[in-house]
Amino acid sequence: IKKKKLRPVVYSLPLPLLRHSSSRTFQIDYDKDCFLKDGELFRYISGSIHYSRIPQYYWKDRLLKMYMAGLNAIQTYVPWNYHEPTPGHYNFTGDKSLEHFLQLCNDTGLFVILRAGPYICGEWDMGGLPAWLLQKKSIVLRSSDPDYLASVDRWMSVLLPKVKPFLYQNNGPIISVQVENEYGSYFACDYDYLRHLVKLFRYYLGNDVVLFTTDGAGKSYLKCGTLQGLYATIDFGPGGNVTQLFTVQRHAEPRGPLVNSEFYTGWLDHWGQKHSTINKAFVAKSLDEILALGANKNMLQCALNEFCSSKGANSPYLPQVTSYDYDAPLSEAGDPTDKYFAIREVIRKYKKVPAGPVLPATPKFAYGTVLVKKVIQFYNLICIKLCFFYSGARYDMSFGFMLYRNALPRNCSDPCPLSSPLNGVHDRAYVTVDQVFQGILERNKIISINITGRAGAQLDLLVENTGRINHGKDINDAKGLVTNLTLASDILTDWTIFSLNIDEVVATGHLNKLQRPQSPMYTPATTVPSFYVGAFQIPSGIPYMPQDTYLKFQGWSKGQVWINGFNLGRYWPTKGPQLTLYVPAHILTTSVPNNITVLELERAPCGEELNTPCAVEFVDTPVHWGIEFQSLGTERLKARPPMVGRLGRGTWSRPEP
Ligand SMILES: CCCC/N=C1\SC[C@@H]2[C@H](O)[C@H](O)[C@@H](O)CN12
Repeated sequence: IKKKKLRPVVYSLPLPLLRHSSSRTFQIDYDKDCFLKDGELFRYISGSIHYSRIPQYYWKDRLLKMYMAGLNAIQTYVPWNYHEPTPGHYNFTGDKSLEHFLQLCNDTGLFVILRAGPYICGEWDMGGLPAWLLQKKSIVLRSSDPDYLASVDRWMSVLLPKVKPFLYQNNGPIISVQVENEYGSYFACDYDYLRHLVKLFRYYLGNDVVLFTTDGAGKSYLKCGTLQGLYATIDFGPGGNVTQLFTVQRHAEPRGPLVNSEFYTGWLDHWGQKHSTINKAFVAKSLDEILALGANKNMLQCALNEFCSSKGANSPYLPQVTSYDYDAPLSEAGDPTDKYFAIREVIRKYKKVPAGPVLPATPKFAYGTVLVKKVIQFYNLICIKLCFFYSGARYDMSFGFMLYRNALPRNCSDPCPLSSPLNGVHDRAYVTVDQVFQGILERNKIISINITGRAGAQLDLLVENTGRINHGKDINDAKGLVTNLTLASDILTDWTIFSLNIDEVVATGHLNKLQRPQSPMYTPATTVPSFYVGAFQIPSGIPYMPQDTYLKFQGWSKGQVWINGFNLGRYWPTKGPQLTLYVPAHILTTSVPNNITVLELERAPCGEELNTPCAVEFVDTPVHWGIEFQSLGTERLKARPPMVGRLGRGTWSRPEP
């Protein structure tokens, strides 16, 4: 087949058929302990970028900045639940267009190391596995459980044929494909599962592509995470003895290239914990040591954002923040940081770094304060014109909220304890009686509150999913009321359950048309989950407008926000450390007013009884390390001292298998 050089294409056209070219090869040389690309020694220095966390609008910008850093490859995860939100329904369009992303990598001159799952971890909801797998209560995820494997087979029969044309051997950018992720850290240790995956990947991708695994740098991890036919690689952060750490890989791969598949240039953040940072000099020193060994490596290079609601959580239950800043070399807005340039200088010692200016930080604009007004309490949403809540839905919703409604079975004129003895509120429940706020039940934190109300009064629990555990044995993380609640000595049963896809509600624009409170029950109380709406005009005719910006919720408590129907994610300034939300320019417009919709779940800093207007503020600099004390103003937590001598494992250590 005549070899065709890929030409940049107009993406509205179907992607050019990438033909298999027999001359292109990418292999492992076990004699020379290296990779060979077309028979020549090849070492990759790659950076992680998650297409699923960046709008397609900015993919090229980020990839170019990664190329200019001197990287020759990128690494990316494929989150299964991002593409198959409901069983048998697939989405690879727009921001989910994996093929477009791969084509852009190819056009930018970056090879791709594809981490195809099915499980990925990645601080992504349930580690990328779709929540609908939990409809089988007894399912054993990441194992040879027949129901799990049947879903994996169907998913891979869709994904892998899309991947194959982009393999290096077929003139594409993909030089290797990872199977599963850190399987050695998982309790199942099911070699039949790994063997099944190898067969599956080989069936669809052929025998030429390099397949590999990644595990923590510990022999105990490699025991269950590796398999004959999958090249074993490891991950570790800065601060360790790199020579010694690579001897762990040698335990599984006595010959072949040294590979660190995850060199942590930063670390993740949880709500309520301090922002994680790793000192740039510390990173540069370890990077230098790794490259001096001739090792291949991938580092988390491009911070990202988590729009919509795909954030994960860790166990014991700790939800992760909206921003995936990770103290990465490229910020969540794609801005090169000092760490980026420090890394670029280390890479320059080992390979040619593209000349020319590095793309600058994108301009940010502080659009200022925008007034918002309260238009409706959450509970009144159940049926207004369009019935947004629907009862009897699958109780284990994928994302968002569910409303559990009941009648008080007894008189609680004197307070009664409403409890979740088995910690079954997953994850936060906002409790009202006849729409008077009673308090919050929170997984692992608050499992009992006192409530008051007459017998027969309407008891509502608005239950919020704040992210599924994405690592370890607890990833079967169903949401809603997963165990019974008791009221005093009564077990509460016969709940009426409503599900609500708030993105749909907001997308209708209906809330923005509401001119005044919608219910005689409307109370100015600022402690009932409520929607606030506002609009702001960005003047047209100004060059380079609109620009990126950050949204700040001074004095607000916790909620979600949408701009022009785009779900920007969760804000939680009373927990921190993230106090601003990144707003990419492409969701803004100058042609019409921009709509903003806020769902405040706890307490807004405004309203009639506070005699203060409700407002949010667009600023031009992010804050990732603060906490908003109610009416005490913003106080910045002292940023964590650099993690010296740690393996970049953050505030909790890798659990032993
Ligand atoms: C102690 C950590 C064990 C879990 N592994 C983690 S936590 C942060 C990172 C990312 O999730 C990454 O996606 C994992 O592969 C490795 N890792």
